Amino acid sequence: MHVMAGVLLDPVGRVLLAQRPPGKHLAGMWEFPGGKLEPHETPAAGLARELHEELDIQVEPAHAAPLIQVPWSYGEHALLLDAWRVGRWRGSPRSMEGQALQWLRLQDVPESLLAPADREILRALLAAVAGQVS
Ligand SMILES: Nc1nc2c([nH]c(=O)n2[C@@H]2O[C@H](COP(=O)(O)OP(=O)(O)OP(=O)(O)O)[C@@H](O)[C@H]2O)c(=O)[nH]1
Repeated sequence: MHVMAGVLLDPVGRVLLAQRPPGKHLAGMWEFPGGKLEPHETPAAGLARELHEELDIQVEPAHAAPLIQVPWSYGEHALLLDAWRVGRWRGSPRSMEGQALQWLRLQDVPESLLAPADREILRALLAAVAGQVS
């Protein structure tokens, strides 16, 4: 299973997180918005589709870039979590599927809040942002 995850950073360095709904796998944990890639869909197109469905925003493929791929296994269910950084979008993210959303300063995101596979994304992101500043 190939799962796209969008990393949206706002101009003041906050990242957008979505909470997994009750009754689903990893309910209550926070994740990067996204979802499963459909067959024959490119990663950039799947990411844009998921972000439109979940957040009602428009993302042009040129404004998204791969950040890290995390192969992960939750027991029997294995996935490739494909995180892309989204540099620009149209519209204001709002919850379209009932998920709670929050913007948190990147440095303030507790790893324990995140779905386990997402902790590697957070580390990659912190390293990338530190590299840009230095
Ligand atoms: N969207 C998303 N899914 C993630 C992240 N991290 C992570 O482990 N996952 C896992 O990836 C799998 C697919 O997520 P999903 O959002 O498409 O699917 P879902 O469980 O909501 O199911 P459904 O959309 O078929 O109802 C889930 O097992 C989810 O826990 C993440 O940052 N974003």
